[in-house]
Amino acid sequence: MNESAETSGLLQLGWQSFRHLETASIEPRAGINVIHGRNAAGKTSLLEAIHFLARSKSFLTHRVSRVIQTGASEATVWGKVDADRSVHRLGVRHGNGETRVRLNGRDVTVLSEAAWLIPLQVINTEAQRLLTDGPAVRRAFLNWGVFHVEHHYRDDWRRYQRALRQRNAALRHGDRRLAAAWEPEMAAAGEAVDRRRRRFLDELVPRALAMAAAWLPGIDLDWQFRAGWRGGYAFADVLAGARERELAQGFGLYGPHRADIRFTADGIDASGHLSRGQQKLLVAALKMALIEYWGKASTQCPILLIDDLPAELDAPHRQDLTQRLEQSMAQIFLTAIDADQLPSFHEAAWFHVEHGQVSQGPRGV
Ligand SMILES: Nc1ncnc2c1ncn2[C@@H]1O[C@H](COP(=O)(O)OP(=O)(O)OP(=O)(O)O)[C@@H](O)[C@H]1O
Repeated sequence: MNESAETSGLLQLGWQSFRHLETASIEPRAGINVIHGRNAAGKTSLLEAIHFLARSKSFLTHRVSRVIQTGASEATVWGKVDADRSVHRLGVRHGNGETRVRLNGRDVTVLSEAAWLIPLQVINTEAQRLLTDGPAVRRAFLNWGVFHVEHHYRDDWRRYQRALRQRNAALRHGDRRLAAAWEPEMAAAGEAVDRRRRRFLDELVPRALAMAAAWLPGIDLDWQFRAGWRGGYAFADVLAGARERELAQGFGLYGPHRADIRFTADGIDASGHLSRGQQKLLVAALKMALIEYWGKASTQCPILLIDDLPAELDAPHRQDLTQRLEQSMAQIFLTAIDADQLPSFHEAAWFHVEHGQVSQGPRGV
């Protein structure tokens, strides 16, 4: 249980016209919350509602409008969040192609202000895509990871992206003087982003790989970070050196926006070498290590959403993960079709979902 966490995460969660969930609110506990019910009952929708509150997005679809209940014009999720030693009221609404976020009674225009409150990760059937998809997925994981522990990361990243956009526009127009003029800013912000990313990864990845090694015995796991430009060179020199080629291409080829993390198993790319189940375990280890790191390094309570835990792991791995979840400082929401498929938790809140109706009760009810 979550004794060492200073904050307990979501104290209350409510929704209206969200997927096929009936309008209601629940009071989750710190620690473990189990959501169980039959196929299509609404379990994943409830996890999605938490994700929507934290990030104003779905983890299932790019088309946010799909969260709006059929026949309704807008979907709303609201919550009370214990973070930074106080309780915050957060609300997110989507309708008419627009997402509006309110925090403590005022509109929030910079999304990251609200996203800051809830460090959140998801483990679901798509989890292995962190390894098998393109670098953008790993960069997003990296950006969220650093964002919650390095307070100035957001500003460095924004500065970098602005300089990148301006320099790219100059490259597109063939304006070499303007492109060069943006390089000192792009290099300074890019180097700062890179330093913070490396510091974060050096903390996180060894812990994650140690956890994964226990689940994948006999496999030699390793990783490499690719900054987005050639190792051992100052970014400013790389930009200056690449300028003529980039003018011909019409856009920049190097920088933290091209970064990637490569994971290997026995020296081969993990996405090609590990089974799907093994990939999921590696990703689960990365995400578990991340929420544990967040729990120690940030003043917010991390939240972990796990969709259909029994389907994802065999019994010994499930048991082991369960123990880790119980020791974790995070608030955890996990779904299962049958509560009996889950290992016993010492303390957990149980929510039953049936035809979109959510009710709290003892285990298995
Ligand atoms: N926008 C919407 N409006 C109304 N109903 C919806 C909407 N989106 C999805 N649904 C319905 O919600 C149900 C799916 O809910 P959900 O995915 O949360 O179920 P689940 O309990 O996680 O199921 P499973 O265990 O099968 O994964 C489906 O019946 C689907 O038709």
